[in-house]
Amino acid sequence: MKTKMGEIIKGKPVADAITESIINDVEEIKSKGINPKLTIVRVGADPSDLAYERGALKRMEKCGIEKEVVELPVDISQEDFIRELKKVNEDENTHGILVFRPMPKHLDEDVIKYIISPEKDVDCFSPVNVAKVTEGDETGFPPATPTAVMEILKHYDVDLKGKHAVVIGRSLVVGKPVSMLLLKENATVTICHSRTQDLPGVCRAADVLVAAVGRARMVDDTYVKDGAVVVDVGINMDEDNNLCGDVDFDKCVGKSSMITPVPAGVGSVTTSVLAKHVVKACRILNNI
Ligand SMILES: Nc1nc(=O)c2c([nH]1)NC[C@@H]1CN(c3ccc(C(=O)N[C@@H](CCC(=O)O)C(=O)O)cc3)C=[N+]21
Repeated sequence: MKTKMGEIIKGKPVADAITESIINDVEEIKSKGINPKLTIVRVGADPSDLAYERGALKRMEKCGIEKEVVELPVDISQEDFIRELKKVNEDENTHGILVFRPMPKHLDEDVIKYIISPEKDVDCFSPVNVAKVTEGDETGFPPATPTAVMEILKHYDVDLKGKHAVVIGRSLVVGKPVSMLLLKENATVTICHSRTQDLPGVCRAADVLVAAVGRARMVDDTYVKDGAVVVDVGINMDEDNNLCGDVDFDKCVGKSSMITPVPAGVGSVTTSVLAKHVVKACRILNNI
């Protein structure tokens, strides 16, 4: 029996293309005497924060974007944290701010999210940016990961207009915003979650399936329609401590027309989007 394999659509060419255009942009901005800068605010030293931080710092370096990490003690008080965040808001040399989340439990994100300056909030912490994503207002900053999903689909010429996109997951960092971005591209969007009845059946209706549940290899071939495009947003550790996605790649690759791998898929584009957002923030803040 001959099995047709889906095209494996990797993140690197997408990240490279974005980075290339940012490098030119940054050069142009620097020629005006302005140095785009990202400031990362990290509380404690969570391993997944550190993993993202390493990737983000490397990407900024490649793009010629300045960077700083404000490292705060894990037991910092709410009051002290807010004071530190306000300092970063007011720092004229900082154009983009990334606050790692989730934050330690004793810090109230529902208060803090109103403190970060929306103009510098490059990863959609502020409710102002959450609202702008829903409004389709392009002056805002959708979170980097859902934007990376859209960049991959665009790069590989996946037509979304009128197509059925099914998103598994409804988190504020991926599921909800990616649904809004897909809708903006005129897809017909279904959002699924843990209470969805007949989840595999609903997913089998998808022309484009976006998995953002955070459960290792949950999505198998029973979720995938023949010829569907499968985008895996998951970053999980499996039993053997290997990075793996929400999609069981080996089971799904033969059914899909295109599929993103993990690692080297969506996750590898996220930091490029972050850099793009810093440049965008820098332009808006300086009116250039
Ligand atoms: N406000 C906020 N936004 C985030 O997006 C956010 C956060 N806080 N807190 C921490 C988590 C964790 N996270 C990771 C992203 C990539 C890798 C990762 O391993 N990336 C690989 C690529 C993975 C792949 O290729 O799929 C790399 O950069 O080389 C890990 C962790 C983001 N997070």
